[in-house]
Amino acid sequence: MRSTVLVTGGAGFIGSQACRLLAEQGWSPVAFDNLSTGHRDALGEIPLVRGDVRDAPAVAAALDRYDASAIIHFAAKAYVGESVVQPADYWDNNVGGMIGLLAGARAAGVTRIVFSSTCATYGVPGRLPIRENDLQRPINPYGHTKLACEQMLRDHEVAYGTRHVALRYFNAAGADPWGRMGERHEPETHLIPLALRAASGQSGPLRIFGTDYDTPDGTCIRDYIHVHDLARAHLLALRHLEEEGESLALNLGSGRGSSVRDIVAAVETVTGRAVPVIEEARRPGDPPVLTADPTRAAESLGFRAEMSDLATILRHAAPWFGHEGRHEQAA
Ligand SMILES: NC(=O)c1ccc[n+]([C@@H]2O[C@H](COP(=O)([O-])OP(=O)(O)OC[C@H]3O[C@@H](n4cnc5c(N)ncnc54)[C@H](O)[C@@H]3O)[C@@H](O)[C@H]2O)c1
Ligand SMILES: O=c1ccn([C@@H]2O[C@H](COP(=O)(O)OP(=O)(O)O[C@H]3O[C@H](CO)[C@@H](O)[C@H](O)[C@H]3O)[C@@H](O)[C@H]2O)c(=O)[nH]1
Repeated sequence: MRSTVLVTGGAGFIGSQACRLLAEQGWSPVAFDNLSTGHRDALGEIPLVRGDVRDAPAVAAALDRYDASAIIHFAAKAYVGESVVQPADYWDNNVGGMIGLLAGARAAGVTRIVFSSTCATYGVPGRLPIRENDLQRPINPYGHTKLACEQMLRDHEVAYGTRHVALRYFNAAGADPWGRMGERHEPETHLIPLALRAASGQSGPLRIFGTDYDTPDGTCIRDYIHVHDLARAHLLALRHLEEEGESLALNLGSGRGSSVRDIVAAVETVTGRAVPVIEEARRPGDPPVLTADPTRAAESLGFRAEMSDLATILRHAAPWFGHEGRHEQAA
């Protein structure tokens, strides 16, 4: 029988990619989403329960109704910059959301949870690339809320036996390799979509936030990972929990760093168009460099990023922002 998985935030950028892959690989995904930033049409035929994860009885009712055996918890507010100016919303939605989710899961007797954590929990890393045991000391409210959620999961394991995999993604990017869905955040604040929009003339110049970081070209460095690679990792994490594997915290990254200027150059190469830029002050809450050591995810889940080179990420994302692109043939 196909196992049913409740996917909170399933209508979002990463969640919808995971839902499609789950369905293709023999699971029965059910999205649970309040559509605050997600899109119903990103899910195709996959069922959606419209609800809020802060509402524990609604979570429990959805788990019971669909007889779900596990949860993937994507639902959250996820903008680093916004979290600095609206921290109350982040604590309410992300930590309040985890409280509601865990209470709903307990009521329904579901003890397997895959959680979207983030490299933002590490703050300014003491060494690079970042390993999972390195100190987690966030420098923005978004990172604080995600770290609190990780701790809640650990406490629930001790008391209630809730097993979990906390996946600390680095920067999600790209689009569905077969052209079925792309990144549609509104407002869009992420670097790659904004660089692609600037290149197509859909928006003004790209603003580069900070050119005086202690990095080779003065701009921030991030580790970009393709959304389809992320989706694959979730399926491996689910299988690990279904096979009674122990709770884990894992980095999900490519292991390679790209600066803001590297992204600009790569967008120009892939699209054949110039990216107009303006240099601005640093954005509060941004660490200078975040790159993953992906070894533990490889060892414990057999996960390796396969589509996370910049050329593939940009080739898949470009058509969603007014460029010609090239999708993979037939899913
Ligand atoms: N995008 C990245 O680079 C990145 C990196 C690390 C971690 N993450 C995490 O991955 C997850 C998904 O990110 P994304 O980029 O797909 O974001 P997204 O905004 O596209 O998706 C989030 C989804 O959650 C839903 N949602 C939000 N609050 C909700 C609530 N209270 N109840 C029910 N649904 C709710 C939204 O409607 C949306 O569909 C988030 O938890 C985010 O923190 C993202
Ligand atoms: O117009 C822009 C937008 C971004 N940046 C820079 O580009 C880098 C990447 O920024 P962005 O694409 O906004 O991603 P992050 O702020 O790194 O946050 C993403 O990646 C985090 C992990 O690093 C996740 O936890 C978050 O949810 C996700 O939004 C940062 O140095 C930004 O300062 C610019 O210079 N100009």
